[in-house]
Amino acid sequence: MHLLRNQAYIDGQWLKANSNDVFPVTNPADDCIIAEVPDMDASDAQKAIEAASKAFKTWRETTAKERSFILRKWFDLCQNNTDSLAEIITAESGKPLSESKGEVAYGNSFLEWFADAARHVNGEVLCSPWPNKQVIVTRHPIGVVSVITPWNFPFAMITRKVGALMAAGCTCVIKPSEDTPLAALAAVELAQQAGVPKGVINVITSSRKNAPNVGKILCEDPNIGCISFTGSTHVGKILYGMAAKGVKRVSLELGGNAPFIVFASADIENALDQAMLAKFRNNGQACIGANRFLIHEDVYDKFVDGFKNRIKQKCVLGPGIKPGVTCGPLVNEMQAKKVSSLVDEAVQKGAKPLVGGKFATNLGSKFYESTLLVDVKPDMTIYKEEIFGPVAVCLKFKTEEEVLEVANGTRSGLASYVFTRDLGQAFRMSRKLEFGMVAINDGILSAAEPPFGGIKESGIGREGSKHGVEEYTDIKYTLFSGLDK
Ligand SMILES: NC(=O)c1ccc[n+]([C@@H]2O[C@H](COP(=O)([O-])OP(=O)(O)OC[C@H]3O[C@@H](n4cnc5c(N)ncnc54)[C@H](O)[C@@H]3O)[C@@H](O)[C@H]2O)c1
Ligand SMILES: O=CCCC(=O)O
Repeated sequence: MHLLRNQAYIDGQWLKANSNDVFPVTNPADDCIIAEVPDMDASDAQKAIEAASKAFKTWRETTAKERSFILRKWFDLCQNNTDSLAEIITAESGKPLSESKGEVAYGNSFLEWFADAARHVNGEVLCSPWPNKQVIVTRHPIGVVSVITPWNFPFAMITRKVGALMAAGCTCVIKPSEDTPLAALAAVELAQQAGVPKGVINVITSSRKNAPNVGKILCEDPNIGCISFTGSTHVGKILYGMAAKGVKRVSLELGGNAPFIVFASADIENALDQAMLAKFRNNGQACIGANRFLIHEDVYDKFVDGFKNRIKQKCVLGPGIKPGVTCGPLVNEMQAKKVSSLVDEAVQKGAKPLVGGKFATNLGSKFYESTLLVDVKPDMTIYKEEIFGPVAVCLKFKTEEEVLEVANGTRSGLASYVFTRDLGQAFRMSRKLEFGMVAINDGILSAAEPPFGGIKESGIGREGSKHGVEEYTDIKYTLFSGLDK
């Protein structure tokens, strides 16, 4: 793991914490310590914000072509170091190596996309309502961005934000998850090699204990222009509250509760293949992961039977580094407890596990069996909450109206999936599902080109696409008057 770094990165320097404190980063598969990194506090965060503010003064003046060139070089270096980045991701997050390589490719696609998008952040010349006056609209970088990211996609969640904000001409302070800071540090090592000027990207590492103090500075410091957060809805609301004090821009990518709807006309074999992807990608630890399988009564038995067989045949639980493994451990004790208690409560209230339903204790404390639960009822917590683990919950419906009510009956609104061969029904579902993203006859919808994001309590703003850069710009209207001679 030649990209393993155990110091934080501020103003182009690899540094310890002011306090000299460190915290361990462990491998969830075997609990071994991979590295100890600085446990930074508010004073370190302050220093990083100052470096980013200073760098903003010059970075904002670079041409779009210069920014594009540097992003492209960063992309090339990440491509060439895919294996090393993937090894780090697997070591600290637990995901299978093949999925980590997939995450590097996915994360890189944002650097490539934003290297191009940097050159298309254009303004407008409007029809003037007045004779002899000209109206122009220009876009300007919003300033220093606080980037706070989760553990489930520790590389891609950073490139999706940092690629966009750098393209817009902003600088940043990144606070990666305490579970997975090493992928962020490795990415930044490559950014340094790519020639990203000092201060443009800063990374501060801190334990969960220090996260609230660091988060407060990252939201409230007057030099911060925007808080870009991906993580739970609970923490997102705390940060949104703090950002409001300074009327800061926010980009919030929060939790989901995705319905996966299968109508009677659907191609069931395709629906089953896609269900495996939508549920078991990253062992169920994905914000867009299918959370509720809503199956029409006419095809319910066929779907459930096929799902059970596929899970038995295709899910191979084990350490992510072992060839052939498709599902790794859950990331930490808290996640493991959450998933098992959701299943235990449901089973106590009458749900039935057709596969799994318990820990694979022979492998370690965080390996939870890939699980299929039926007979789930609305009074069970698992019916309502984001599971964020390898547990598929199947429910039966009769009508389109009924399934829409169930699917939309949540405060989350990130991703949704629909399987049907009825074209009219596909369009109706696209219109009526209250989610930021709707996939018709597909279980994977993430890419750099489309806008990724949610509505309701799943977030504010979009990442990827042309909208991803615009999040980090302010619009300015200038009126040129007195044009007559
Ligand atoms: N919508 C999306 O694009 C998306 C993507 C990935 C994950 N998620 C969501 O993230 C959640 C899982 O990730 P997680 O457990 O890392 O989320 P989390 O909210 O617990 O933590 C996310 C980040 O916030 C930091 N944090 C925690 N408390 C903080 C505070 N008071 N101030 C500042 N920072 C603080 C953490 O240290 C971490 O870096 C799930 O709900 C998932 O749906 C959403
Ligand atoms: O966990 C949520 C992000 C995953 C994705 O971008 O597809």
